[in-house]
Amino acid sequence: MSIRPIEYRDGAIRMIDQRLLPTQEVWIRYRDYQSVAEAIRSMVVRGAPAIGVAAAFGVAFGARDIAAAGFGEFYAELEKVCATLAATRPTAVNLFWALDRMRTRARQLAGSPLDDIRTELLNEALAVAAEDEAINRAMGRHGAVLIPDGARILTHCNAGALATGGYGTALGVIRAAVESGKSVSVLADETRPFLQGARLTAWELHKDGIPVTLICDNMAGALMRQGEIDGVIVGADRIAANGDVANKIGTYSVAVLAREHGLPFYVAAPLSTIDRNIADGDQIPIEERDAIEVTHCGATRLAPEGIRVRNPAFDVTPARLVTAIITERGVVRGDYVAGLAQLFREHR
Ligand SMILES: CSC[C@H]1O[C@H](OP(=O)(O)O)[C@H](O)[C@@H]1O
Repeated sequence: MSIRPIEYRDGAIRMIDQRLLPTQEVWIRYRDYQSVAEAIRSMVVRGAPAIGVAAAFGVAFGARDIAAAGFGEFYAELEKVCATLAATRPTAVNLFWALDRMRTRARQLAGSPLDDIRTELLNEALAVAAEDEAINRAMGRHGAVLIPDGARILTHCNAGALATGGYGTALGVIRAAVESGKSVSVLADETRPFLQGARLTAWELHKDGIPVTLICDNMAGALMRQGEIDGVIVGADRIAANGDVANKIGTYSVAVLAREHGLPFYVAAPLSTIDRNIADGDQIPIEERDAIEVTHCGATRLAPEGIRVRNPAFDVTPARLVTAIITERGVVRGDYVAGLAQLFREHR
């Protein structure tokens, strides 16, 4: 059973502190929306679907603590809770998808006793978490057929169980392929500067007994050229209506290299990561994180003081470089505008 990074119990969630992996497995309890927001911003919890799950519980905890006379006052305060959570990180659309889902649930219950609304919002957060793992398993089944027996698959960052409510998106496809009896090995880009590949993907795959080889980000091209990689699979933080994909910084470079070497480049993501409100990837906000993530590795300084630093946490891969988008509703290829729209029509 792969790890679930967020677990609800007795009115609180506990989340594994992903900043401390792989050397320490520390779980932290959260009972209020302010601390959940800080956990998202500081990347205790990270990964688009996992951020959505955490935010849903944040709204439920915020609702629990609102003292209001009527629904109007209650909902106005709930909007402030959502605004605090929305301000944590800008790129992963699952955050905003989850907040919208919780707001919608609250509006549907307008007129009900406030305690009933508070209970239903907690139930909605629990549903978001449970559904996410089921979605990932369905995505895995659709994607597993694309992974040949014996394949050596490169992945970038961590789109595994740690990035979701459980099982993973890109790594969920790997898990499903292995569970179907195929022999699959993974090459994990370390993924500078936050090192999600080295610290998280390598940890969770090794823990699950799936063969994983850690490489530096700058090795992918040479290993492709040497014929040591058969394909690429990554997650996503936001997919535009035309199939452009925002994902961890470095994903675009991997996609260009895969195209150069004639390798398939797959993106695994749930429908909650597809943002139909934006036409293309140029409209996706790209988070710029603190320079210290680049200049330091823990307490060790890697670069001179006072130099200029860029630290965009994501980049955008044009749809033309994407071989297929794997979702819980099936695999989309080619005409992503039509294909993604069809998924939503089917998924009413
Ligand atoms: C399954 S979504 C995982 C996605 O999220 C990661 O970003 P971060 O670790 O900064 O939250 C990365 O882009 C992964 O592909």
